[in-house]
Amino acid sequence: MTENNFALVATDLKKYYPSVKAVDGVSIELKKGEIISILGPNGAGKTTTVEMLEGLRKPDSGRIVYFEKYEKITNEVKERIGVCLQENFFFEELTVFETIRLHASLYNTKADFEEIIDTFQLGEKLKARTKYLSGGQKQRLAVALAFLNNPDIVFLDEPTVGLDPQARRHLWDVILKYKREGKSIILTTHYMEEAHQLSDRVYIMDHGKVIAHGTPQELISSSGLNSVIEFPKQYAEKINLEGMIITGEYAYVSVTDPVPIIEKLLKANVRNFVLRHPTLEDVFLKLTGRKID
Ligand SMILES: Nc1ncnc2c1ncn2[C@@H]1O[C@H](COP(=O)(O)OP(=O)(O)OP(=O)(O)O)[C@@H](O)[C@H]1O
Repeated sequence: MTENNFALVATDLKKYYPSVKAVDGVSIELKKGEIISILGPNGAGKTTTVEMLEGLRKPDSGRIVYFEKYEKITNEVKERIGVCLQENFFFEELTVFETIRLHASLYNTKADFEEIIDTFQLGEKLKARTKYLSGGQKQRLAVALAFLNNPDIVFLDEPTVGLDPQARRHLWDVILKYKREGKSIILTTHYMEEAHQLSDRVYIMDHGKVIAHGTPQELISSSGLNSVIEFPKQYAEKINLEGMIITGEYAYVSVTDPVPIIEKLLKANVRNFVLRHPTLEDVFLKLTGRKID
């Protein structure tokens, strides 16, 4: 193992509450320059896991090693970590620039402010009080703050929530730019496409455990899913296919040979079906029995 190959290695983390094993033996590795995503349905234990990695919650047991060297969040580690929490908190009366300056003052290392302002397209809003920012502008500011200390590890919890599709894609480019610069990023997201586009590897959690991990392609290939046929759920009862999952408005079935199923659908006069390649969302659905939202 070469020095600094791993930004973070967490082994067998556990956090139990009286009524629930929130995290029950989770191991996660984050390599230098890698983006990983943690996905899971509500209550799976994602936030608890990430908060333990961020040093905000103490594990009951398990081990976290940062930069192959530090076993807890020392001042040196704190300097090298950036965090964007799900809930943003800003001082409403401060301007965007004052907010940036205040956050930067917490760290010895400082990124180039101008570059950050430019990267997150905050230039026009520097003099605006944060209370007057739109939801999307607040979100961009929150993510920008996570990069102010030029961190090596960045935690981004739902970073693109509230952004329109164009702003979301722009933020994806920004995240990928930082990855290319060698930063390691841990992402939690409800958007499967986002996880697929950005992540080198994905960890899927359910009931406090990691139930699958790998590259998006590995997860799709190893899921055994071949083709997916999707159709409105009102036809589900009429057709009754083996292995069918019904969620939201649609029924899904994964098949090796789609022809017999399509024949069945046509015979039942169902014409508005879709045949497609499986996605990370289908893997998630198969593993957890639930859609992520
Ligand atoms: N402080 C706490 N006391 C008791 N139970 C807790 C506490 N924090 C979390 N839990 C429970 O632990 C489980 C995991 O919660 P966690 O917030 O980590 O899940 P999550 O995957 O982040 O969910 P979501 O997607 O809804 O944010 C849940 O059942 C939750 O109710």
